[in-house]
Amino acid sequence: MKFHVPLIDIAPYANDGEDSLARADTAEALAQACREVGFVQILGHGVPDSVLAALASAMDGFFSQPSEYKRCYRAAPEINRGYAPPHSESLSLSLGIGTPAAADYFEAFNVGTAASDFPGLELPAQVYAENLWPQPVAGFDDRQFRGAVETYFAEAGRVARILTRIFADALGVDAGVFERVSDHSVDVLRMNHYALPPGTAADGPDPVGMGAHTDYGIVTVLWADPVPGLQVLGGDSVWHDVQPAPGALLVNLGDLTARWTHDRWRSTLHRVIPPVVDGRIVRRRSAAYFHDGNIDARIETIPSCLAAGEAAYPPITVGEHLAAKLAGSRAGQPNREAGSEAERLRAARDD
Ligand SMILES: O=C(O)CCC(=O)C(=O)O
Ligand SMILES: [Fe+2]
Repeated sequence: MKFHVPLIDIAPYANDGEDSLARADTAEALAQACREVGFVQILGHGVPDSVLAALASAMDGFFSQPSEYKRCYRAAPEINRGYAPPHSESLSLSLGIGTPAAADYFEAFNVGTAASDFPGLELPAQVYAENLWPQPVAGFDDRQFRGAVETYFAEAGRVARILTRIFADALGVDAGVFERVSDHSVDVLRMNHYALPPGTAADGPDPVGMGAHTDYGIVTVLWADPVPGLQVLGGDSVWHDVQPAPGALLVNLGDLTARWTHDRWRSTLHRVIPPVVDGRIVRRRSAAYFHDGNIDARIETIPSCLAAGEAAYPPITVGEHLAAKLAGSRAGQPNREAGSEAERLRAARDD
């Protein structure tokens, strides 16, 4: 079965246009992709090329610094901010797969929504942690970095919210269903850099860029370099290469949306393998914006997603759900709740 990542134009929503037929087409296309794949590419998102170029150059500026400098921006493991060196995580542990801890070779820099963004609300400081902005150093423009990252963070957040407006229409529910759970959403941008030591053989042992996982929250907006590396597990249990079309952003559904829709929509397993171009492993960059919802929001199955007599998942808060997932990927403790995804992964073939 050929794997196809649908390419959807979200301009009818992004431009706030009045064309209800065009909107209906967009919502229907997205609904179908969410049911079948849980992974799409979007055009018409309105993020300027210049914003993406500035983000890429900000990432280069930081990741090209010496390791001792980058490690100054490490947070405590339970805080999803700042620098994560290579081999500090093993994403597939979140699915209960027994890979060695710290297998993944990506390095990352994380920024997210902080408690100070929401004055007047009492929010847990660990989840809504302040950002760790890197200080200037020769050859690194800290102001360019912060400006570019903050600008892209706002743009990606805007796109994530447009997507949830389309989700609401696609599911036939009021837009408020999503808005009510995201006015102080836990949103994190993970900027990923995949680089192996120069000269690593493309035909050598198989290092893991980022282990197989599903994303945890509502929806992820993913910018990625147009090179290979990202793979998605299809319904045929085969890993398929995914590369964004020119100008497109990738979008994947998170586990919370799968649960919310009683698995009518899917959160797709994905992973990153070393990207090989012309027989050589190349560097790769990506930036994943996770839109996870308010920590205290209660997620209950959307009634229209249930067949008559079908039992819904018990309600869960975003906080409870994220804690279960994060505990798995960080502490080296397989997450026992993620059984069915782990089974799909075990059945996967590397064709
Ligand atoms: O690098 C990629 O394309 C994927 C990144 C990813 O899946 C993540 O950060 O969760
Ligand atoms: Fe991911």
